[in-house]
Amino acid sequence: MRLTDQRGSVPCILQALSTSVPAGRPSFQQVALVVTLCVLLGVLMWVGGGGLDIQPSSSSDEAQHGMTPNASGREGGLKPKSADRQADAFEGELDVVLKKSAASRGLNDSEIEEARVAATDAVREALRKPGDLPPRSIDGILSASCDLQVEGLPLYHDKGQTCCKAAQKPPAQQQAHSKDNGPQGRRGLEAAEGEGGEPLPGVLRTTQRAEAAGENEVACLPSFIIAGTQKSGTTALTGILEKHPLVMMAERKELHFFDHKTPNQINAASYAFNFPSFNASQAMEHRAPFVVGEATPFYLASRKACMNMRKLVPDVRLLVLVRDPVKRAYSEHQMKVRRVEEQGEMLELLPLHANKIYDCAVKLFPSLDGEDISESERSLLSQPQGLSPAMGECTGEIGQHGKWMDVMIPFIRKVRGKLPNRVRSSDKPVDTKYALEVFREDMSRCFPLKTVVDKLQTLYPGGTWRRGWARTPATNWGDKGDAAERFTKPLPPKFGGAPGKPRRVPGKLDLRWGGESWVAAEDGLVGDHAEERRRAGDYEYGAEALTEEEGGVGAYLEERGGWGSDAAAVEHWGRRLSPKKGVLPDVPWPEVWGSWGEAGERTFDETCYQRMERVAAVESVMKTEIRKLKHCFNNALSDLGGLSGLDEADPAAAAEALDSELSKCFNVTPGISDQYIYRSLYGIQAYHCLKYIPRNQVMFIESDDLRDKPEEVLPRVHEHIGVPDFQYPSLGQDAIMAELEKKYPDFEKRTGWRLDSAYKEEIPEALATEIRNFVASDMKMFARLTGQSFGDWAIDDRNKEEAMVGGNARPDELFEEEFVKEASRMAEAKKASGRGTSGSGTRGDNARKMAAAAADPSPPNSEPRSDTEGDARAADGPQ
Ligand SMILES: Nc1ncnc2c1ncn2[C@@H]1O[C@H](COP(=O)(O)OS(=O)(=O)O)[C@@H](OP(=O)(O)O)[C@H]1O
Repeated sequence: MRLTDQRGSVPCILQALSTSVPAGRPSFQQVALVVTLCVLLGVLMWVGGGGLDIQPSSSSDEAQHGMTPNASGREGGLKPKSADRQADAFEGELDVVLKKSAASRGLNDSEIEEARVAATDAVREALRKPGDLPPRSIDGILSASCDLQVEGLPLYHDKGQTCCKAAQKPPAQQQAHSKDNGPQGRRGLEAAEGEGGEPLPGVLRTTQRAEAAGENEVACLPSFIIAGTQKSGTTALTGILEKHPLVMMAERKELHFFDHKTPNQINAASYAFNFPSFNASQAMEHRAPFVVGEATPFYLASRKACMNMRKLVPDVRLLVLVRDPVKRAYSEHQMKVRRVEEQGEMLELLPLHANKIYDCAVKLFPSLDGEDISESERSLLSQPQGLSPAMGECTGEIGQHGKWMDVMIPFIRKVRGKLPNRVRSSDKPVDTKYALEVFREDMSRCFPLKTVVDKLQTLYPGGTWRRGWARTPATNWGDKGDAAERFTKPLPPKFGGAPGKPRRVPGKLDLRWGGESWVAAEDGLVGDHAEERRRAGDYEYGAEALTEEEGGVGAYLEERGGWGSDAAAVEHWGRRLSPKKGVLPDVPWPEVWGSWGEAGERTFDETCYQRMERVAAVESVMKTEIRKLKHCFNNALSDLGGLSGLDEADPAAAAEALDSELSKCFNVTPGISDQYIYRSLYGIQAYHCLKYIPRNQVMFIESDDLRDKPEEVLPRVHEHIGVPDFQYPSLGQDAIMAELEKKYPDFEKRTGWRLDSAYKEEIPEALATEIRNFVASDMKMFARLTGQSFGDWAIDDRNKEEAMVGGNARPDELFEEEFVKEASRMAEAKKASGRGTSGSGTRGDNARKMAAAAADPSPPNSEPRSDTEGDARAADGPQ
């Protein structure tokens, strides 16, 4: 459905209402009342007042985002009532609202009266002068109301984005409303009282649930992100924070939203779609008393994520966990080993469930079996990604397997990819028939009926039986009335047919689109049956089985459960027409056919499986990567004395040199992409990210600290993300796992991930040493950049004392100081020489860039420089 506002008057009301708040900072109650009224006004005007234009939308995508402005202001929907009638209706409702609010908020009579008069006047005024505000959508209205910048109102508009100001803390009893965390949650809520929090960006969206209830929902964008690093306890921290009563994590772990998009693909609406949404009126009333977060550990390693974040959520707080780099790298390799094992399990299960999967497809798409195309089919095909959960649910056990997506992705891609624009375009009706055909075609190919080939293979293991296909053009069947008739004839008794018992009649679609037949041919058996039929125009044949040289028709079977129209004839012809290369063995056809059975048994074609992953041996893959990176970095650091000169080099210059060289010689990719060593180079990654996100917005946490002393780490985390401290009832691994299972039930299955893994074997000592040596300089750089020490693997002697003593007290300032010092050093050098430092990629040049970056905090608005960054592929699932 598409929601459009025909009046655009709500913002005016908001403005007027805001003036009813007494001068000075309004109390929460007053603000809440105003907010409530605004919301109700909005609802009344949109729905009751007839300002709401509800139009069917052709795209459920729009419906999900719920924000497509109806720029044309299309006709249709309800006509607005007269302004006075609307205002009268509103006044009546307003009284009811006021009475309710007065009781719950403890407002005095004069406050109520003041609000009532202001609101009523505002409504009358607004309705008399139909708004000249541009918006014609909920989103637009919200934006416009945001523009008013009304203090105390929960909506505001900032930097061109539609936002909801969500983190101010309401009284405890209201918070309990918005997040039911049970007794623990409520205890924590009490801790929330106090000063208001930071505003959060957010957007309105309309969900199906909200739509059904005739409401809107608000989803806030995250104010914090667990951005790294992989295998460092990011999921544990997610599970812990999810327990915090004022924290709400994204609906999925690892959104990968920022890591592969170009900046102009980044928009609030699609990001917001990943976060829990809540009733808009409640949200505004209760001021969304929580902060929202997500966790995508790849972000830090990505070359795009921080830049993209800066564009969309520039104030976001990052939490970055880091772990001993050797352990981290090995942990990731071990995860891949498990993943590949799980893939094997899935491939074993697939043939066993093939029937069920195909049946589910037919159940979800009854028109595959000749029924009329239903609404739900239309909707599934216009949103092909909905296929996976729908099919998964239907298929039961196998649909819950972690690798299920890998089965569905080829179908989804095919359906999406094959649909021409006219099908996908949102304002044209979906060509469901065509989409269905695409889907069906793929299902038939990937879940074919077991043909007689399998049986023949068992009966005659000596011969090579092949599977081929024969397709009957629809027109032929349609034109030849006798063909359809033949289908309905009883099978000959020798094939199990009883006189008078009609054969199974294939679905209408078979006739319309042509039936597919599986052809069993024995190698070396030439039959010109194929040729004969081809000449007659009845069939097209799959080349595999039916080339002139080798293809002979032994038998064929109708694909959708009916017998071939003339199986007996084929058998006969197979014998008769194969004299050149021998004769068919004496096949007991009834047994062969019978093995297939009336319902048909399907199998699974492995080529239809997405991403058959392989895992390379740990030593070879990691050593190769080290060699590659060494080569890359030695180039970068040639001016600084090569990789070994890194320790002594100026940190800013070295970091910049590495960063820019990496863009040229190493293609960072998401997924488990055999980049174990790079992802353990925290210095380089941190440097890149800190170009876009200020140091004081990033908190680096050592993984072991989170595990060993959470009571020290978590208060700092809470402070960093802006929630009150909270005593978790338990921080044991079991409690964390229980929370994760609740929130992300299939995370463990899906990724090969474990909260704590038991490795089959440890990393070879020599390899561990080689990695440790290779990353040592980067680790020092990391310590210097962050002003922190991390275990014994990232300490820089030059700031060790400070780091040990001062800890992470003001690392942002330390960091900035370095930049400022460098900037002034450069400025002086320039003055002294009367010209800038020349040469490209020199230490001085790089330092200058670095200093300039420090001096100019404006977000870079261009794409990364190197092409190597451009092809990071979209992640298809959590990785
Ligand atoms: N409480 C706590 N604190 C700190 N670290 C912990 C905690 N619990 C688990 N772990 C470690 O987390 C490792 C998995 O990391 P991630 O969840 O970040 O992995 S992933 O990137 O999401 O795949 C996992 O690594 P492996 O055991 O090597 O698999 C654990 O060592």
